[in-house]
Amino acid sequence: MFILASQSPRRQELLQRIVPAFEVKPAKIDERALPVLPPKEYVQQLATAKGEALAKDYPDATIIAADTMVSFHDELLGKPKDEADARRMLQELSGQTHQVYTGLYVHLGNQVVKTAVVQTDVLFWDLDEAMLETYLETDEYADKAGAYGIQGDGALLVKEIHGDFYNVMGLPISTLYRMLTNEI
Ligand SMILES: Cc1cn([C@H]2C[C@H](O)[C@@H](COP(=O)(O)OP(=O)(O)OP(=O)(O)O)O2)c(=O)[nH]c1=O
Repeated sequence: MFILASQSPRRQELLQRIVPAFEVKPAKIDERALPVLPPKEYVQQLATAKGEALAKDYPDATIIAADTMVSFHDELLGKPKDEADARRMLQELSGQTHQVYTGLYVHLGNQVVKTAVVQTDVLFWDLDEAMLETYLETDEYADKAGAYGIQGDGALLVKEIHGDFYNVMGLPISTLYRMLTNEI
């Protein structure tokens, strides 16, 4: 049995491209209970916490968990608290390159676990006030790390990326595929 330990509709959409059938069981963890670490370690810690929360109850299942964070000058940008927080984040990211990290945790059953962190560098256009306000009106920012969704209207903010596009969406499926087929 495959389990996706995520409530993210984007992760469900992306996983369907490589795993035809799976169950969705969001992991209930208190992210605030975990120490803040440097970005790569932090997303790995969160993905692992989500996956382990499910592995206890489903020891024989293949469990997939992930966590995505935006990092800018080593500041972690998670989901914005509100519109003002989203505006602050996007103003910070305007005209600059930031990193998007997704931590992966794969429990292959019988305590066999694989982990990985995938990084994508994203360069934003210079965002003028009109562009910012237009984007914020979409409310797309609300459940997205870094207050933007590259797969949606957020595409208009992005000038260049270097790395996996799907990693920015929240599930680097080319890496995950190779973890599941034992290529890595
Ligand atoms: C940067 C970026 C993030 N995101 C999303 C991916 C994740 O769903 C979300 C980061 O929050 P996460 O805490 O990684 O995930 P989640 O809370 O959505 O779901 P779960 O913890 O149950 O797995 O931001 C996009 O959809 N597009 C983007 O461009």
